[in-house]
Amino acid sequence: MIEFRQVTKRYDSDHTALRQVNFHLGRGELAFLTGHSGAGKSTLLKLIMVMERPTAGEVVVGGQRLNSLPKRQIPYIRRHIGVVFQNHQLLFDRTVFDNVAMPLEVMGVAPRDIGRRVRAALDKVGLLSKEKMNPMQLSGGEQQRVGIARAVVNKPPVLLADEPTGNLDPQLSADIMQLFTEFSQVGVTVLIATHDIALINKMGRRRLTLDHGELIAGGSAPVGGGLNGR
Ligand SMILES: Nc1ncnc2c1ncn2[C@@H]1O[C@H](COP(=O)(O)OP(=O)(O)OP(=O)(O)O)[C@@H](O)[C@H]1O
Repeated sequence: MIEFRQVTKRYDSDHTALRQVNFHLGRGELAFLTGHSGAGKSTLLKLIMVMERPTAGEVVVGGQRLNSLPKRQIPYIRRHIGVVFQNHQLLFDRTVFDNVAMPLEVMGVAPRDIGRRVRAALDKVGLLSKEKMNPMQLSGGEQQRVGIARAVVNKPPVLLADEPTGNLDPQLSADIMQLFTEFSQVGVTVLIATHDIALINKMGRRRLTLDHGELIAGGSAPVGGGLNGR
């Protein structure tokens, strides 16, 4: 579902953010992306979202080679990728319902379908009763769940999360991880960037480790199809 083939990203001539990164995440796989600050985690996620383009190598998402993707196709690819951020980026001048509905409105989904799908997503994250509230009235953990509902409301096959449990206590983090696990069980490919080693160890899932832009664990061999760290 997500494949990196010898991917290198250079922001400028003397700084390489990612160096010859190779990995493949299958349908329904849940993996963590970890590494020190500046190791290249956000850069890797941005390449999947086509917010950045590789300097060399190839990124393939859902069988689509992103390198050759024309600019006008980028919004269509993004619809297949749900994104959860640490600060959840909710709009505080809109209700919970309206925040979750946003991706569907952008896609031009019919209003009666929007209601059904938003409520299904809110039900999934346990917030159906709070649809009319303003996100400001919710706890941090609840706000994060609204962000997750918004990320999955259009049922994307890929879910990316950047430090999704950064501000949450261990119990709330475990609840969020449970949600991600459930999404992966229904076939969503989930990649979670985090510094939270305790959480990663507890989950016992595949772990992609970046070190100064190199994938030092959890990736695939560059040639011949051999695998390590899986
Ligand atoms: N737009 C940019 N222009 C120039 N350099 C950049 C840009 N974005 C990232 N970098 C550099 O690329 C390297 C990797 O950054 P990246 O943000 O991917 O790391 P990260 O692992 O996500 O770090 P953190 O955990 O602190 O968020 C860093 O040295 C960073 O300074």
